[in-house]
Amino acid sequence: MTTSAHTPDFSRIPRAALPALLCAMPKAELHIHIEGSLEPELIFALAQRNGVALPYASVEALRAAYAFTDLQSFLDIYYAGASVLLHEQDFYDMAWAYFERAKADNVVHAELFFDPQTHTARNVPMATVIHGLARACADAQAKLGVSSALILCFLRHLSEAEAFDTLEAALPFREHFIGVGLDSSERGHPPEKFARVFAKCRELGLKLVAHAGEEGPPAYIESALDVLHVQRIDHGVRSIESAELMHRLAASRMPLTVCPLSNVKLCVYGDMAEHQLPALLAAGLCATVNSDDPAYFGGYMNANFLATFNALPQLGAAEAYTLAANSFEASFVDDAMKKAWTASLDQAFAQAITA
Ligand SMILES: Nc1ncnc2[nH]cnc12
Ligand SMILES: [Zn+2]
Repeated sequence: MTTSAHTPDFSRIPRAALPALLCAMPKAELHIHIEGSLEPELIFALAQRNGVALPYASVEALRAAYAFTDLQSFLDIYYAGASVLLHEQDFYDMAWAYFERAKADNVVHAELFFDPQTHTARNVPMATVIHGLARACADAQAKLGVSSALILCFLRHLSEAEAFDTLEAALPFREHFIGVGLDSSERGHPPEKFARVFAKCRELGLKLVAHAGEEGPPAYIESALDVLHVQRIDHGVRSIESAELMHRLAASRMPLTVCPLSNVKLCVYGDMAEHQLPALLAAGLCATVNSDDPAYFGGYMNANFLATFNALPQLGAAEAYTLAANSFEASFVDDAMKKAWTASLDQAFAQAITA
């Protein structure tokens, strides 16, 4: 946790005050697929604007299809939803809608994943994708005071050669993204498959993250660390199955970007009450809370915090503070920024105590 000069007296915050504090506290979001923020209403509006036919008759029919049994059953619908994105303004509108919701949830900083291969496969130019997203990021800072950064994700169900092609196509826009990630179907696509492209990205000075241990085994988390040399693990909840790995993650303060509502929607856990977030925190891991694909999984940042704390009585004010502080610690911003946000977190907790 980022250390603060004045750690609040958590015992003075009653449980009844927790929901308001969870919503009001400043926080960073580090695991959001921007294509996963496309609400059904915007999917239909963009489909109409762009003359794209959808295999669903209405917003309600589309939403009714959001009954997932695992990651793949979600990804099939997620890629279909992204098919309405054609023009720079579409990418802008999608990201701007996310930033407005992030602002409402007191997200002060967001690191956004995007999946360029989902778009370049439909002949949408890389420039269209990145310019639309980057313009929304600039406006989020200027108009909402929300800072952000972009992380380009390689789709792991595709080949490493295709990841290399994607990197090459993106490098002319290098100033617009800070790092690379690895997402899509995890099982059967271990981190080793992308060892060389991640090594190249490391040489280029890009930040490195990867989804690991969402559905895949703890060994995938170890490979993400040892083979890809990632600086954060996305999800990582299956680390709980290996005491040795838990020790390693805690000792190194390797961040995990945990996504509680996603885990329940994709049946990683049968119920939120079974979520292992309290155990991860109790073991000293740098766990954070994130929304993953909020339009598909039932909510944005504050919905994730509220659902998690509501279902898990082990989580109280101290854990709320730790999760927000962890989100700043785990972000790819400079130490001065982390310090400023942690000070504003202290202030939110001090207000909760005097209220
Ligand atoms: N939860 C998730 N896991 C892997 N790839 C994804 N792409 C979008 N959401 C994802
Ligand atoms: Zn994800």
